[in-house]
Amino acid sequence: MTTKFIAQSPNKLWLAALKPPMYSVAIIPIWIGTAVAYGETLNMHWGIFSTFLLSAILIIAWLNLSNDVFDSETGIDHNKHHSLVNLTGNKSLIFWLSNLFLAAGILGIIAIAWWQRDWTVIGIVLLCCALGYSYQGPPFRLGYQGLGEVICFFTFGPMAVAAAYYSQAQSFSSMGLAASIIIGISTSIILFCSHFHQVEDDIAAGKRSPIVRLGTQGGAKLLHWLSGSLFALTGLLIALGMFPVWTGLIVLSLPFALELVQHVGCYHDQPQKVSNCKFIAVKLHFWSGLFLGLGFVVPNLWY
Ligand SMILES: C/C(=C\COP(=O)(O)OP(=O)(O)O)CCC[C@H](C)CCC[C@H](C)CCCC(C)C
Ligand SMILES: O=C(O)C1=CC(=O)c2ccccc2C1=O
Repeated sequence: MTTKFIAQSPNKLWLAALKPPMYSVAIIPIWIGTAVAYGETLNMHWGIFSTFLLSAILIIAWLNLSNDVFDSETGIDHNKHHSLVNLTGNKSLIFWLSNLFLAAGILGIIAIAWWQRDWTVIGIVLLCCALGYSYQGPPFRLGYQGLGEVICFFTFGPMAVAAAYYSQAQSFSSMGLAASIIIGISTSIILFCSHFHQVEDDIAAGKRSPIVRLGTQGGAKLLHWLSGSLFALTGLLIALGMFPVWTGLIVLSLPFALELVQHVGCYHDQPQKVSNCKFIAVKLHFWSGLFLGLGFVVPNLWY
């Protein structure tokens, strides 16, 4: 079960509800798209970068607030004390606050489109938001079919990175696409890990998450391959000459990958102990993304 076995202080519940570390999923794809664009063009538009970052953070705030709203309607969050709807007891406040964040985020992206006189970036971001809605909102609720990780891969990987790259360079790039595959996988790992401790609640609510489908043991095995693929793919792309050698810096995030697979390997069937694995996955995503991006920037710093 989600948290019903843990008595937590109100401050801790609010922190768990707001999930500050999760906002790195907004930062990393924008950082990677911008870093690859800088590596290829040696140009950097700081105004566009910071506007995109802020907008992405606002969009993730919408995603998380509206997730609590929609989950309150299916009963899946009944035991989740750190749901913002359960904490405030005011679903419509959270719903309208989430819409406000979405509108502000979209406004920032419209500003980028306006500066560029080009609507490509807003088109991609709107499609990401529509897919994000389809994960959790009625009548789709595709997350209940176990499709969340696939949606997560495409939206936070190829789509978000391409939008960030395009916002800087007004073109697309095969190196950006290759990097976005790594970011898509590392972001999907976070969502995948968020399901280990929720099997009982998910089954009760009819949610066929990947962990419900594979079992916790099967999920722990797949996690080895997914985590390993971040390093194997980067190594392969360096060997093929598609990535600068400096992207090998990603290896510095290997300790987080080891911590994650060992932790989940030991505790995959103990909800209380495995529940924090999502945040180990966030550390892996953040540091692997940061180091990968540095690999595109560092070789060009002296020009
Ligand atoms: C809200 C998400 C997961 C929470 O899932 P769950 O309900 O199982 O968790 P709780 O137990 O905490 O209730 C994330 C879902 C992600 C979704 C599949 C894709 C979203 C796409 C974004 C809108 C893309 C944003 C791109 C931006 C960086 C430009
Ligand atoms: O609350 C969560 O579990 C998640 C929130 C979130 O915004 C996100 C974004 C991308 C991948 C995974 C997740 C979550 O797991």
